[in-house]
Amino acid sequence: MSGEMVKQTIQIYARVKPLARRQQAGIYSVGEDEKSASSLEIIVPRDLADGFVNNKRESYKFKFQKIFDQETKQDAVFESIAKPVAECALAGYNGTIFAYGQTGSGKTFTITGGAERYSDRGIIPRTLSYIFQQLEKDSSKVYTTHVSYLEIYNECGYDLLNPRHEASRLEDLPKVTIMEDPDQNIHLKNLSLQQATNEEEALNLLFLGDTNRMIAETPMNQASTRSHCIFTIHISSKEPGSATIRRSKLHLVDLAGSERVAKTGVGGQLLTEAKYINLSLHYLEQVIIALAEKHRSHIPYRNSMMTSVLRDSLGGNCMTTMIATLSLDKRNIDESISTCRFAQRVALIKNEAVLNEEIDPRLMIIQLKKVIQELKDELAMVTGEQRTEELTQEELLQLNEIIKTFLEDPDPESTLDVGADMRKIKHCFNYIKVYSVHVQGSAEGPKNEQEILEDTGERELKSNHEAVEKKGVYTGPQQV
Ligand SMILES: Nc1ncnc2c1ncn2[C@@H]1O[C@H](COP(=O)(O)OP(=O)(O)OP(=O)(O)O)[C@@H](O)[C@H]1O
Repeated sequence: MSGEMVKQTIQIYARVKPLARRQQAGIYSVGEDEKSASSLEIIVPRDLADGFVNNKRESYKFKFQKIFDQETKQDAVFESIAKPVAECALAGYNGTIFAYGQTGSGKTFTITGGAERYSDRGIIPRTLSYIFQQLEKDSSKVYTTHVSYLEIYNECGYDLLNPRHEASRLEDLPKVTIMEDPDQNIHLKNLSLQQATNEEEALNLLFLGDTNRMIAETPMNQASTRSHCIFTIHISSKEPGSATIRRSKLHLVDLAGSERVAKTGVGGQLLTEAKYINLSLHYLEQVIIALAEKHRSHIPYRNSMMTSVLRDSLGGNCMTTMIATLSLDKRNIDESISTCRFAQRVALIKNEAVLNEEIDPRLMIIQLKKVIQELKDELAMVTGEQRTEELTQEELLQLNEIIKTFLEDPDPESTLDVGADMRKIKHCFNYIKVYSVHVQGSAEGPKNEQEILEDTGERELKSNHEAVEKKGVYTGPQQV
């Protein structure tokens, strides 16, 4: 698998929200072509056609990977869209799923879910649940999972998992800032990574973050999110004994509503928000346009915080999926068309996801030390070269164990093999000499082990006497 790369354009899906009461249905149809891609045809009602569309076309057709109609349930959306991305993240690839659409079109419902019914839970909780299920099944690797939750509000970043969030005013919270290293990797300062060892812990963090999100009331939508939110699952995995670590990030992104300011009829703070939202979505669009153009060398990622954070997801090392959320009632036809147009451009962007593997230097050193020791032993054996440094306590204990087993073995054919290390051979002779003197030559029988050890001159072993005792090294005459 090492060094593998997956080239893929951003996958685009559409989801149509069920009509609310008193909403008048827009006219649209969903079709499927030969290559099993779906197309969405939106018919512009005659009475609206002159209002906002300059040309005379009355029907628009857009291609998507798949279109989820009003009836589609959350589990089906998860299965088609999020599960494949979660699987890639588990394998070590970065993934991003982002929802884009006008206010009230179902972005939050799709990404996070509805609070009323358990079956309404969205992509984030389902993905967490799926990931932890898979981790439990796979005992071949050691996994570590962390989550972070970033909110971008009026171009400033906030850590939604900061425990001070609830009690403080937004202005008093430390801002999350972007830092770029010499390799142009983005690092986020003041954004906490919280370890989550199981689904419950991860869900609690999600819940904490969601309660901290900026909610404001607008005439268009009762509880509209005025910010961009990025929930990220960080996974690292390692095979036991290996120094190679795989790390991946899975971003689940709920963008702020994309509607035009004029229509929402807001002023004051909400207008400021709308300007920022529109501006950052405008910058997102600029990045998308630049990426879709061939031979463009400069991509304006740095213009906004969101595009900086999502740089890897857009034209970089990531497998990315976009969900265009559509509210296809008659009044929102124009917004729906602009969302679909945006999606068509996004579909042109190519990403190159690489398997994120790295070596942990600390583990590498431990491994290399072991190899060096083995090679030294082997070399000493081959060359017969004398080793001069003293045997370590551990080596002596091991050696005594071997000698003891040898002495106690009633089989006359048994041999004592300690390798070609003269120090060890000398120690063996010493041990056996003292042992035999005490066992056979002494009238009062063998001495206890401590005395033998003292006589063999291994005084440093005295301190280890207890450990030796536990291990059962030479315990008395009855065994001879
Ligand atoms: N597919 C759906 N099925 C049932 N209800 C839905 C669906 N999509 C959205 N809704 C409901 O519609 C309302 C608005 O949806 P939601 O808050 O997800 O929109 P949004 O795009 O996130 O809006 P904003 O940009 O203002 O945050 C919510 O009450 C939500 O529960």
